[in-house]
Amino acid sequence: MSLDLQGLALPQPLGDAMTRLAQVGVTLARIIARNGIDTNLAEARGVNIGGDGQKALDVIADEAFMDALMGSAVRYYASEEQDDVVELQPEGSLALAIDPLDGSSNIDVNVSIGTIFSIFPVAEGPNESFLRKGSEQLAGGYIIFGPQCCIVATFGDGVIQWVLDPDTGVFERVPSPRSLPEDTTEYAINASNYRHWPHPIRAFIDDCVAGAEGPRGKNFNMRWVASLVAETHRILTRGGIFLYPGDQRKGYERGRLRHVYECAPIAFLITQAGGAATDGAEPILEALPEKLHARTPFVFGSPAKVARVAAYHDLPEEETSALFNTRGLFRS
Ligand SMILES: O=P(O)(O)OC[C@H]1O[C@](O)(COP(=O)(O)O)[C@@H](O)[C@@H]1O
Ligand SMILES: [Mg+2]
Ligand SMILES: [Mg+2]
Repeated sequence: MSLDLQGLALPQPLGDAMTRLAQVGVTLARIIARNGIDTNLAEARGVNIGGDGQKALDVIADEAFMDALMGSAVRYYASEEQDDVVELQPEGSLALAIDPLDGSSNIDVNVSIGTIFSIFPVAEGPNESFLRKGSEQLAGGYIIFGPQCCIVATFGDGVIQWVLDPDTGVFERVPSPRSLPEDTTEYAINASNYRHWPHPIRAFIDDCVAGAEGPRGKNFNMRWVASLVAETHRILTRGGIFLYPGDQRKGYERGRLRHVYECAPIAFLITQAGGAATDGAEPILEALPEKLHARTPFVFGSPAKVARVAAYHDLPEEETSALFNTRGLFRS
């Protein structure tokens, strides 16, 4: 058994699917550790339906998960790397969405990468099984391949964490992340896109950057790993906020991250850890993705910080384009 599920009382099909995901996690951790010895996992391959260039590891991971889930209770397999939903077997009761390899720009620089997964009960058809509210997920989580390989997941009753013991190849349960700390002054955003952002996001970040001299009256720190799993792991561990807003670049009107494969499962985890996750204003878990590969703006972290971003969206236009010291948000 590659995953310690003792005491969790998961239904057998779900437990089996989780165990298979963990087995692939063990295999991928070993493959990733050997990158450069006899293969180059960052080598360019095709282009996926979302328009992203695929790397060798994107394809290896996708095939490994699909193969491992054959013969499990997973009927429908929806992957960021596949054009359409794949039916693995007609009898299964589960539908699994996956970003097989998240953070692919980090493969060749030895920085944390991961896998994000989301499990639903099957609905009437393949697409219907995924085009639904994230609040209907049975499970959501990620595997992180970093200095440690971990699985962090929720089954709707808090967050559970496992660490891979490299000596035994077993993911051992460790104490779960506690509720997100509220007072962390870290934000994560790709600030190189500043000029493309909508005014409320610019205003929010301007006020963080203004630090102790600005309206927030304190200094902030910024982090950007460019792996959603790594940002999530940090925020689950020590709080903060993540933003990937929509912006004015062509193709980025709804941001970069995929609703089904990335945002819904991370939103499920974060809310189970006492955090909040929105598209900037509305909860992600209540939103309906309009298509399989749909993107959505994504903001998550400590609830008060996420609510603050929403408050900036409610400001009148002249205030978000104004300098911070004239914004009504801070005058009362
Ligand atoms: O390069 P950018 O625009 O900062 O985007 C980084 C984001 O893109 C992603 O790498 C997208 O995931 P993929 O690697 O699965 O395409 C996220 O993990 C990360 O948050
Ligand atoms: Mg990704
Ligand atoms: Mg990916």
